[in-house]
Amino acid sequence: MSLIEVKNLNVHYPIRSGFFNRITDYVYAVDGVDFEIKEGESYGLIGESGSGKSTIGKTVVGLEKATSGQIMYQGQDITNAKTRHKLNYNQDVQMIFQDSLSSLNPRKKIFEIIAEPLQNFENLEGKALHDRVIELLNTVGLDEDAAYKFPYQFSGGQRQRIGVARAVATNPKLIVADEPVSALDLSVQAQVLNYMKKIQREYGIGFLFISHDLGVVHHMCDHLAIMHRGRFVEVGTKEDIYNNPQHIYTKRLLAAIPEVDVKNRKQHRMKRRQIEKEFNEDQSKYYDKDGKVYPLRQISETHFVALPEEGGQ
Ligand SMILES: Nc1ncnc2c1ncn2[C@@H]1O[C@H](COP(=O)(O)OP(=O)(O)OP(=O)(O)O)[C@@H](O)[C@H]1O
Repeated sequence: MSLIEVKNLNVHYPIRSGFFNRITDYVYAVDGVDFEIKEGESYGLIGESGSGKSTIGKTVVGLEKATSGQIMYQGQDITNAKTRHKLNYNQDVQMIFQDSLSSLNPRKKIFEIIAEPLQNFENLEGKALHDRVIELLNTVGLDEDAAYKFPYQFSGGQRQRIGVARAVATNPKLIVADEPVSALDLSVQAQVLNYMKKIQREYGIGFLFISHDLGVVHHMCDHLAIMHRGRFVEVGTKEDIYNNPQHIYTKRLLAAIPEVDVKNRKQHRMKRRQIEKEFNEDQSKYYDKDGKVYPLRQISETHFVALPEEGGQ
């Protein structure tokens, strides 16, 4: 059974203007999106800034309201806040944010920060509480000393690992990780990602992993959706997206991954230029007359692309 199923999700923000502050238009932040995450699966949502990724993440955890559409959790409709509450959804679904410093309470020591969900959701206290906090810190490579420090006493990467430990404390079924490593430098990114992967394997937690960088999610996600202008332009398995990209926007994101091998840099630059040329030549291949991304069309059992029939490449 699927853990999360999102059906035709729309999140439209009103734009107000004028003396009476009337609604004059809408931002179509999420414009008819469908996807499914299975238990223990890691699903990647990739796109440039403003494409609507965070809005999807926030709507899934209940921080933003859907304009229309449905979110199903283990087969039950949780679009409505009351049902979320009844189903313990707020315990089962946790979020990790990009800004690790502001997402951890600066006045509390790490012990308190991690103990709070354990007290609220698991009713742990005394030695059991203490042991579980330390166990969670150990899981993300931190020792007991860390429990008695404040968030500002850690590096960004360590704080993000603490964020992971706190998210895991409620025994969640799904973690929504919104750009969890973009604020970190490359070597630390890999370390935090490895801890997330370890946790996913050990606890069988599903991930909705949000990033603007296809390079970052490569080792993390089994399935990916490439998002642009509020819609999905390409959906598929890791192999579909990295080895057989079809939409020009996916190709542009792949070309944006820096080439580490000096020998291949020139070829990489040329390929990038070629993709840009292809994109600028005829944009009607990718957008309809209203500038919207075309609906997705299935091209293999697992692979979907938003291209009109005759535009398939
Ligand atoms: N509360 C809000 N009110 C109005 N517009 C909003 C609101 N939140 C987001 N938007 C708009 O919705 C669109 C999608 O924003 P969103 O944050 O989901 O994109 P994103 O892909 O996550 O970008 P980023 O990676 O920069 O966070 C943007 O045009 C943004 O300006």
